[in-house]
Amino acid sequence: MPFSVGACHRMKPIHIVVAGATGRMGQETIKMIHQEEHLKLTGAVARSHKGEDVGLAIGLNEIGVPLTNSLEEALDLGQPDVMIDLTTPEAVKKHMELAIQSGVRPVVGTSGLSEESIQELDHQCQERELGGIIAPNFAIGAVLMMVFASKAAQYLPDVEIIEMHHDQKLDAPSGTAMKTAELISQKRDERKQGHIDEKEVLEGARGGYRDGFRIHSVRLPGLVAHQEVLFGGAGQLLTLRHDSMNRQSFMPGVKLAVEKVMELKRLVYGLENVMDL
Ligand SMILES: NC(=O)C1=CN([C@@H]2O[C@H](COP(=O)(O)OP(=O)(O)OC[C@H]3O[C@@H](n4cnc5c(N)ncnc54)[C@H](OP(=O)(O)O)[C@@H]3O)[C@@H](O)[C@H]2O)C=CC1
Ligand SMILES: O=C(O)C1=N[C@H](C(=O)O)C[C@H](O)C1
Repeated sequence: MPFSVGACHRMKPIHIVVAGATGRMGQETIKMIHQEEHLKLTGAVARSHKGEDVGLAIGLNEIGVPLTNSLEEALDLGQPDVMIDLTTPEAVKKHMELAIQSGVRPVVGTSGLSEESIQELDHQCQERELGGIIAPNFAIGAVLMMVFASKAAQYLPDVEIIEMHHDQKLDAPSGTAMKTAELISQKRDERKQGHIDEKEVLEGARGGYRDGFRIHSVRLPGLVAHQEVLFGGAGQLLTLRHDSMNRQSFMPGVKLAVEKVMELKRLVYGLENVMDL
């Protein structure tokens, strides 16, 4: 079982529709679903492509699943248990609302949802006692980095985050950096970092400000997804770093989320909430 995290046992089939099927993450996810006996793809959604060639490339034609540009159509056709969303910050909220209204559990990797939207969507899930997971990062190592960062912040409260991604990424800072910041902020009070008279000679040089610390975003071809969380203390520096070298790195977390969401009755933000940590 290539994508297992922890013990594996016979499970009931879970039927899944993937939104963002033709994207970098969508294609990798469909590959993972094809490899897992208990996961069944019932629908695949993209924005523009409806062609035979794309369907062929991601193995849809072989299993008779159409590639559609309407999530509603895919939800009606396939009767899925779970909708995995790997699209864009613009599309994700509407997709989640459509899924929730149809009683389909959202598992979301798409970044860029506001805290307010997450609260609204949780309310919608709770009203229907429906599970949902938003995972800012599906890579298990990245989840550990975030949890370790929240622990470190209790003892080393001076911190900065540097996140580095491929240059096709739409949002900055990354969802992972925002979630890391949220976890850190829960463990330390807002405090002034750096020199009291510090001035930016070049606008943006000190990065984005959140709860008293800075987040820096790097975008370059060649990168996939990387983050460093730096904690400084007198005479010492702690660096927590995670690197995703490829998108396979996210798949054990996607599989875990799809399995765990079946047991939930509300929307959970962060994979750490369904892991035994
Ligand atoms: N949580 C995690 O661990 C990870 C999260 N991500 C996040 O996942 C998202 C996708 O990333 P990535 O795969 O690199 O992006 P891509 O640009 O490669 O893929 C985006 C996909 O979304 C589709 N899409 C865009 N708009 C719509 C729409 N309105 N309706 C239906 N489908 C739509 C695109 O279709 P078309 O090609 O037709 O435009 C494409 O299939 C991003 O938000 C990224 O930040 C990425 C990696 C890991
Ligand atoms: O766009 C990406 O690629 C990624 N997006 C997520 C984020 O915004 O944190 C997760 C991962 O970093 C890859």
